[in-house]
Amino acid sequence: MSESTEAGTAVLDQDGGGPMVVARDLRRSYGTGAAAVHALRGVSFEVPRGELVALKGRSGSGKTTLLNLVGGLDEPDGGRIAVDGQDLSGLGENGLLELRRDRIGFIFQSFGLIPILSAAENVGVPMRLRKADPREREERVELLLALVGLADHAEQRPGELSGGQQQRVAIARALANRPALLIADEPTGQLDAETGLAVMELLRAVVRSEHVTALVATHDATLLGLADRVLELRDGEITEITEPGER
Ligand SMILES: Nc1ncnc2c1ncn2[C@@H]1O[C@H](COP(=O)(O)OP(=O)(O)OP(=O)(O)O)[C@@H](O)[C@H]1O
Repeated sequence: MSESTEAGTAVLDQDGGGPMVVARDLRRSYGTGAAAVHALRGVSFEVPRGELVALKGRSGSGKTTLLNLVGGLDEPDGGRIAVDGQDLSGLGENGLLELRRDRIGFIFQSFGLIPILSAAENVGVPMRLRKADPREREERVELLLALVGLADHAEQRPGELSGGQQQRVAIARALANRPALLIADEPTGQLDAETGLAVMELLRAVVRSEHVTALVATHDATLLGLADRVLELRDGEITEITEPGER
């Protein structure tokens, strides 16, 4: 991958072997005129393959806005972004839908589980959407529930599980379609400190064992130590990139 910073040139090339995420000069504002909020003011960074990268910053610093752009849930006003070698600006609605379904696993603060489905059924939802073979689905769901330590809770519904267990189900679900990239927005925000740390340690472990890359927004300082790299956003700009070994 070239070091060129010219958006749209070699830095966004499609070789598939470069960083998992390449962002160049991303801009996103909400509203117009005097009332405009400039949530991202020209953000550039890379997420290397196989790393757990934490995105820190105060409330309102632009973390969710940035994750939405990386996940293809929203489009930038300016700048370029590539995920897994694909320039998102060229994908169109259907292409973005496929990228989100097949290449990215999302984990939210509020878990986002379907209340009337069991833990196992929740984990299987992304594979149903992909119309995966039912036997393959059942086998993978069983494997994933075991991976997150919930093999004995497969038939319980979210309301019958603790917060930490629900987030473990959500992590298993995010892995269902073997994504290249996990995106997590404050995944421990609703958990007590001890449970939150256990969930982050699980994320740390699955990034290694499942060979995925993860971009995790958090403002919990104690959790940042588990990351390979930390990006800091302040008022819509990246102010710090802490590489491994610098902490
Ligand atoms: N849909 C929207 N319309 C208008 N302004 C918005 C919208 N979404 C976000 N903003 C504004 O953009 C800025 C960045 O918000 P964002 O949610 O990305 O921050 P954040 O770092 O994720 O915050 P938090 O940690 O509280 O979730 C904030 O000033 C916010 O008020």
